[in-house]
Amino acid sequence: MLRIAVPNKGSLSGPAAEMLHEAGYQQRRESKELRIVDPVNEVEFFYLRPRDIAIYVSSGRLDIGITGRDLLIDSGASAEEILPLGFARSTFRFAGKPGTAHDTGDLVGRTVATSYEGIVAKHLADKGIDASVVHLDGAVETAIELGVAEVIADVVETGTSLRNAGLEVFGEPIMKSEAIVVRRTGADAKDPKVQQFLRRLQGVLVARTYVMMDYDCRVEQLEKAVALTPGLESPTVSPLHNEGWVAVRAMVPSKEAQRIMDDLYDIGARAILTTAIHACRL
Ligand SMILES: Nc1ncnc2c1ncn2[C@@H]1O[C@H](COP(=O)(O)OP(=O)(O)OP(=O)(O)O)[C@@H](O)[C@H]1O
Ligand SMILES: O=P(O)(O)OC[C@H]1O[C@H](OP(=O)(O)OP(=O)(O)O)[C@H](O)[C@@H]1O
Ligand SMILES: [Mg+2]
Repeated sequence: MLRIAVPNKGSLSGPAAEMLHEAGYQQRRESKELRIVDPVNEVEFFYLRPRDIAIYVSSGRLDIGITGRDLLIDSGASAEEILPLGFARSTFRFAGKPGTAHDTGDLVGRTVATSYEGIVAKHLADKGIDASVVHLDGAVETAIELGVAEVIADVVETGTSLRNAGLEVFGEPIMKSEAIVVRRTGADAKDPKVQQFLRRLQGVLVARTYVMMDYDCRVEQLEKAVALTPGLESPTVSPLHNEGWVAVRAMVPSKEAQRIMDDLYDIGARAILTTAIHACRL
């Protein structure tokens, strides 16, 4: 049975459960449940603090886990990213009161408050900057107002939390993060159960980012049409009863679907339809 760590709280928890549900796995019914077995899919899910997940996985007691890239790096655990999942996207940045600092070099001799001490200490060491780091559990934006630090390093998504605290980012982003699947460094990359799990999640990612497009076009326009909708491998082209016409079917990125439909219409394609993809195996 595959043993998988899933975030039990915070920004990662809801979207992770939703993705697993879309991939056909049973999920817990109550937020207090600590583990569940999905006997049909032969998987056991452990609901753990997102920050602890890389540590459990690196111990080898759990096969894989879903966590944030920033949390993996911060933990220093011996685990590696095997699949990015596209949700809980954020950047990790330094911020302070306007005018406090302009780039990382200005941090020398300063105090930085953060919940991600591992990331910050490593970043400062890599840059050869001597600054102190104060660890706080959360709500670090308030640390400056209350005099605990002059600078913070924190997760930024919309920037609303920083604005509300009257703070501004400075310097280059320290890192970009999103939810990821991790496994123990050096674990068997070919484990068929892990591969099947990853294929299911990839299927969800594709279903979320692609739509199926169908249209009819004249044979003379086929090459132009196919250039607009090359599909993943190559589009399916079938003859129509009306001579001189073909039906084409191809997957297209959802974000580009409307533009592609306009372009197809302009070259004479008709009956252009898009439909959602619910699941797929590439
Ligand atoms: N506002 C946000 N938008 C996107 N991702 C976020 C946001 N806040 C945190 N994250 C991501 O969530 C993960 C942090 O998990 P954590 O459980 O600490 O989430 P949280 O939302 O801060 O929850 P809590 O503060 O309740 O513990 C990190 O990967 C981080 O990049
Ligand atoms: O740029 P924004 O869209 O405002 O999002 C970023 C904020 O979200 C998270 O805080 P959370 O609400 O999890 O509180 P925490 O600081 O206690 O973790 C993070 O720590 C930032 O404070
Ligand atoms: Mg938080």
